[in-house]
Amino acid sequence: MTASFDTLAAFRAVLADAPAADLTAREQAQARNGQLTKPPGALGRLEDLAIWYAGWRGTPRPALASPQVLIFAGNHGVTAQGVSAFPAEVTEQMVLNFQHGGAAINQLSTAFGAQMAVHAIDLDRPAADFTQSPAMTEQELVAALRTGWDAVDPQADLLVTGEMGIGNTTSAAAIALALFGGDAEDWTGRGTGVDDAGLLNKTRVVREGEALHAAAITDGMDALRCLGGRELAAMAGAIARARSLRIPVLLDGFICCAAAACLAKTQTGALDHCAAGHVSAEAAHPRLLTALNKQPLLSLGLRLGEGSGAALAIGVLKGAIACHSGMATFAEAGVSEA
Ligand SMILES: O=C(O)c1ccc[n+]([C@@H]2O[C@H](COP(=O)([O-])O)[C@@H](O)[C@H]2O)c1
Ligand SMILES: Cc1cc2nc[nH]c2cc1C
Repeated sequence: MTASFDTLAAFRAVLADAPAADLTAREQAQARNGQLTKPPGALGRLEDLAIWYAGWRGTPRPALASPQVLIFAGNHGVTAQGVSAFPAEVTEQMVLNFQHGGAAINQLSTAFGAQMAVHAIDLDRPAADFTQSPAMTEQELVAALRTGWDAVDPQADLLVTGEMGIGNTTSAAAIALALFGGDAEDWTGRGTGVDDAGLLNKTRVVREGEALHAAAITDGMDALRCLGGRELAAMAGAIARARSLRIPVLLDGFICCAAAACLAKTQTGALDHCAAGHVSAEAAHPRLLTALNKQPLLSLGLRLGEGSGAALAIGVLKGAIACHSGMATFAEAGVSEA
């Protein structure tokens, strides 16, 4: 089931038709887990991770051999409001850095054996300043969703989605406010490092943007169109494609999770094939993970984006699957059970 889409209505239908995990494979993996040479539960969350992965891969003894890291870059008109510590040109400059292998995510992808690609999406056409108008038209949103959808390698057995976009923590905060409520202060953090005055201004921008579009937002796709950006939409499209291919996903930081939340708030269960790779140092990321009912695998104080925290979590998932699929059972090893 990898039917594509050319309208937002068709994308919503793709989400509604998404496949579930293979319950038989998951139950078999659960049974195998109970026979492995360790005290019950001694591998902690690694056990749940391996069983979750087995269910999505449809086999009780899976391998993780071909992870894919996809980085999407987009520009944001809302940077005109002075919401970032860095100038908007950095988005394009960092794309060149990714292409030349000089960014953190290049190193982490190599370290964890992942193929990596960067997709710069219409950097010369920033998403509109959402305090003035919707960030994207429906056509622009669909095009960006498709960029993400088309970027997923059907042969991959794990996906990490990451992003680069100066100003995008402001978008992510506005999306979270629109989808989960509360106050602008609850969702607005320092991003690349704005000072106290910058944080106050950014909070105002988040509040005003959400208020302007609240009446037009009925689901996650509306929030993504009104308050998001092309790289957020592409991450959402890639996560949805992975689901259609039953490829598990590791979510990255605050912006990735805001994009993913747009799927969850459009279709219940849309993130069942996703695990949270890490909790970032962006102030509202713990709250967003709680809203998504996801527990992060790592907590290392990262606030980089680029898929970096999720890429690190590939190592954890590889460890979980190596143990699950490679360990001997009590019977095989002749070890006495409790
Ligand atoms: O992943 C995160 O949680 C995260 C937290 C803070 C900043 N970032 C990165 O920093 C950029 C956005 O920060 P800002 O201040 O320009 O909104 C964007 O390129 C993100 O990849 C990412
Ligand atoms: C240098 C730099 C690198 C980044 N990578 C992801 N977001 C970023 C933001 C900045 C400013």
